[in-house]
Amino acid sequence: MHKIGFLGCGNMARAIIGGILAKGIVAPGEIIASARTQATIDAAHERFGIDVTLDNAEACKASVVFLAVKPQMYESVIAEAAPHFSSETVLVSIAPGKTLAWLSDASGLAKVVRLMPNTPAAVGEGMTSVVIGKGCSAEDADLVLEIVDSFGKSERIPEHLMDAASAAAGCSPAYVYMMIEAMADAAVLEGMPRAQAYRFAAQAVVGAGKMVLESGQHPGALKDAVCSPGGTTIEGVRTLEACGFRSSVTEALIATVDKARSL
Ligand SMILES: NC(=O)C1=CN([C@@H]2O[C@H](COP(=O)(O)OP(=O)(O)OC[C@H]3O[C@@H](n4cnc5c(N)ncnc54)[C@H](O)[C@@H]3O)[C@@H](O)[C@H]2O)C=CC1
Ligand SMILES: O=C(O)[C@@H]1CCC=N1
Repeated sequence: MHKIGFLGCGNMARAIIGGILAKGIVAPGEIIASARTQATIDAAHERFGIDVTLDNAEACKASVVFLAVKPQMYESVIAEAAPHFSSETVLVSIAPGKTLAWLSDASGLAKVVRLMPNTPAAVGEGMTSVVIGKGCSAEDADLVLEIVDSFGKSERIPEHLMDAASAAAGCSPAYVYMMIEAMADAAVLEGMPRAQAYRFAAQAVVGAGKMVLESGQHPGALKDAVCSPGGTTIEGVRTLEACGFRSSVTEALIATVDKARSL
């Protein structure tokens, strides 16, 4: 029997599978993924060496089943999958908006888990929020956490913080990529080759993130330390404030929370 199944094999499933296999906690043959098209499953098999199928029922037989389809598909995919689960199946949702209570009702399963991962899982740098349902045993929780910790960091949170966690870590990589693109555009405008500009901008983001995590300093203090008196950086800070940078980011994250609540 497969240890981990994926219903859906899109961007997030592929990021998780890549992260799990890089860490080696399970062999490729212990993972099975289903998707709607032959091209998708062929590509996943070729890239990861995992088992693949067009039949969701096959993937439902795994011990831990990730629901990796869009939230709008959850209802129909769970209805199709439910007859194929066993009472021991651990069902893992990675979608915003679908509560543990809803998942349990829809699937008929007692063992349900909510995660909100992010695509940096693909390089072992994921940040995943975890809510383990009450029907899960300590062993189920350990297994899920072993899987999740193989592709980055994780924290257990109360379920009511799931939308906040999704905004801060699930969606936010998209905005960071936009910022990296914009930062590189400026460097390109000044004559730097494009590939080099992405390296500089991306490494600056990696380094700034590590500073927040490891220095113990407030982000504002770290920002202040970059701004030499009468220097160049403070001119950029003035410009970002005039353009509503921080407010734009906050509003964008609140928009994701509003959307999650509507799903
Ligand atoms: N992309 C991201 O950064 C993140 C995504 N998520 C969640 O992951 C889930 C999937 O999102 P993405 O991977 O971005 O979407 P995607 O569109 O890349 O992948 C969806 C996959 O589902 C498959 N699919 C569609 N209908 C199906 C069906 N009836 N049966 C089996 N497979 C079917 C598609 O073939 C595709 O492989 C969503 O619930 C999303 O909220 C969570 C965190 C981050
Ligand atoms: O866009 C989405 O809905 C998913 C959830 C978090 C990131 N991507």
